[in-house]
Amino acid sequence: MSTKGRLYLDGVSVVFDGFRALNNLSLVVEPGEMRAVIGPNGAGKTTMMDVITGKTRPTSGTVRFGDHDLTRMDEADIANLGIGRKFQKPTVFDALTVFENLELALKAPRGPFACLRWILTGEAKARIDQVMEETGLTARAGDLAAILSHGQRQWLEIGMLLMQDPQLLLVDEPVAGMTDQETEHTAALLRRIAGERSVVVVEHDLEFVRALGRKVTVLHEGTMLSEGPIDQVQNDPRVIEVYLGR
Ligand SMILES: Nc1ncnc2c1ncn2[C@@H]1O[C@H](COP(=O)(O)OP(=O)(O)OP(=O)(O)O)[C@@H](O)[C@H]1O
Repeated sequence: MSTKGRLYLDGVSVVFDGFRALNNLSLVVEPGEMRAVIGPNGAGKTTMMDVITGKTRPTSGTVRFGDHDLTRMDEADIANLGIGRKFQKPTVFDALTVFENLELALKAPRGPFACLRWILTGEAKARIDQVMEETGLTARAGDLAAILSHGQRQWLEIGMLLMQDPQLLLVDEPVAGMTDQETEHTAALLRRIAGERSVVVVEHDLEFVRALGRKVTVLHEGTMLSEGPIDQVQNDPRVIEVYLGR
């Protein structure tokens, strides 16, 4: 089977001053897969994302995306490979409209046709329209980001990442602070955008993870405790002990 677009972590450890934030973590996310990652505070979820994006170097172990060894690349090169990350706090531009935010996020045109602006502008507009449709923001195209709801701001930021057509999208606690309706919209949005690209979602909200309806990885003390469908991991005695047994 081709490794193109496959995220592969093997035996990854991250040690901070003798403390193992990740401890021999192994994980594979197939191209087009959406994976939810859960785990108690301090389990290593953020550190795992940091290792994938090159923000933190593993002390040992392998991190590959397709044929690329991410441990040898810096953050900018990893982003250029098509790995995008959405942090919890949106960083949209309040003084710009939804459309303008997406326009700004569009990859700068490269190559021999870059001067043919009129063609690219048409293409760019079509791409922006498509992303607004995907994120459910079409009706807000001309509104300033400043007046969007909390949920809409998060979707706009996901849209800005989509403008760069990532192969792998890492999403950090997307539904924190959202209403139930916004949470449902976000689950539907992520289900829609996975498939064409892989998506890894770190989240505490188990109802949201259930709504995603995909494989779940449970981290604990920097390593994988359990993996499988949500019902299976929620009934796993090791998971129950970690979440409830203290
Ligand atoms: N730069 C650092 N230096 C020292 N220790 C760190 C550093 N970054 C993280 N840690 C520690 O590593 C452990 C794992 O942290 P991490 O943030 O990855 O967990 P998490 O699962 O994302 O937790 P949360 O759900 O609270 O965000 C924590 O105990 C944290 O204190």
